Amino acid sequence: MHVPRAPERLVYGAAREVEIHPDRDALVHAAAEHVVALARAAVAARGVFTIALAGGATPRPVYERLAQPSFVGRIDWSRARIFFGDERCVPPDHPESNYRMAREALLDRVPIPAANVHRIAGEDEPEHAARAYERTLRACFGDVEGPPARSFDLVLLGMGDDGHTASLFPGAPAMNEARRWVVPSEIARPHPMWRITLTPVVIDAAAAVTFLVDGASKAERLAHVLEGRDGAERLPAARIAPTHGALRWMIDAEAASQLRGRS
Ligand SMILES: O=C1O[C@H](COP(=O)(O)O)[C@@H](O)[C@H](O)[C@H]1O
Repeated sequence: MHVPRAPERLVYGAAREVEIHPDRDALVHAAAEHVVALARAAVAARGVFTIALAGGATPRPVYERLAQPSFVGRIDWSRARIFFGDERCVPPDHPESNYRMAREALLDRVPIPAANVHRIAGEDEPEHAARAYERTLRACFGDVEGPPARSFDLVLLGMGDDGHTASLFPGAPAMNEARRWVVPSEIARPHPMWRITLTPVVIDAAAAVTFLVDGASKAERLAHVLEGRDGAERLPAARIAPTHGALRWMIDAEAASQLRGRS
């Protein structure tokens, strides 16, 4: 039986709660419990749970944990609607596809109807795919000017070593977007590629936004982001600010190792 150790908690500013877990396994377990709790609350309150999944490596073990026998029955998957925070412009079976990662780790292993999974069409022309995905979101959250009154029940996000989140990269025009909910975004590294990303317009309207960050390679950047050091204001991960929802950072001790605010 898994016996979780209590996380260390820090609060930065009025609204940024940070949970530091002793190791990666504790972080994975706590993140899976967090998804279950929000899913159950949303289904109880409104009959549906809407989540935008993060891509990359960090969330994969969380998705795998949610698919394990001890977790899978705790979410009514028929009431879940799965969205994506970003996608690489590749076909859905490509090794770099965020959808493929989520499908292999979670979606193929839980009883979710295919119609409840809304992937970004990474194989399509980027502008076309972004506009199509925005229509999908507007059909769910309301077709309004600017931000919706409320978007997802939960947006899961990661953070890259450079401070990017979703596919919002430092200096990208998407960070200054005031109207569009989904845009194409071109990156140069590690190799030139187009991506599709949600913008802060729709992310910040979520009821909960939770970052998952682990490992020593993220420690320096994470300290910049959370403690506002060294030009943090230009880092996309530092600029996510839910207008009415809860912002939580769930991190492991290695990622937290350069935080000065630790007790
Ligand atoms: O490229 C991406 O990177 C971030 C961070 O990924 P990680 O592998 O460092 O956890 C991720 O959140 C985003 O969805 C993904 O497309």
